[in-house]
Amino acid sequence: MPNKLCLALIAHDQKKDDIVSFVRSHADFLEGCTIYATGTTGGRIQEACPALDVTRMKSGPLGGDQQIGALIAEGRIDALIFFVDPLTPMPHDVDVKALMRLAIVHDIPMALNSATAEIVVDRMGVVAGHERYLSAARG
Ligand SMILES: O=C(CO)COP(=O)(O)O
Repeated sequence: MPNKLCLALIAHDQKKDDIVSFVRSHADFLEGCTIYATGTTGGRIQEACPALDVTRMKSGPLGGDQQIGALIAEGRIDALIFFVDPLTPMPHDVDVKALMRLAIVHDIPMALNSATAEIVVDRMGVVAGHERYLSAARG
C-alpha cells in the first residue's frame, strides 16, 4: 500500500461553509488522506467529518499559512486546496502570498477555488486508486 496522500486544506472565513461542503462530498477519498489545515478551517472540518485524519496548525492570521508553507518546503504536502475569499482585505495577505509562492516553487497542485479543487481531488483519486491497483497486482 503506497503512503497516504497528504493534503493541505485552508479556507478564508467567507469560504468555510464551501470547504465543509467540499469535504463532506469527498469524505470517502479524504478518509484515505492525511490532512493538514489552518486552525479554524481544521476545526470546522473535524466537526463536519470526525473520521478524517486532520492535523490543525495555528489559525491563518497567527501563522498557520506559514506553517503550511514550511511543510510544503519540506516536501510533505502533495496538494494545496485553498478556498480564497477574493473580496475581503486580509491583515495577513503577505502570508497568503508567501504560501502560494511556495506551492509554485515546489510545483505542487494548488487549487484556489472549488471548481479547481474538484478537478484536483478527482484526478488524485484516480491516480491513488491506480497506484493501489498496481501495488495489489504486484502483490
Ligand atoms: O486565514 C486563513 C488563511 O489565510 C485561514 O485560517 P483559519 O483556518 O484559521 O481561519
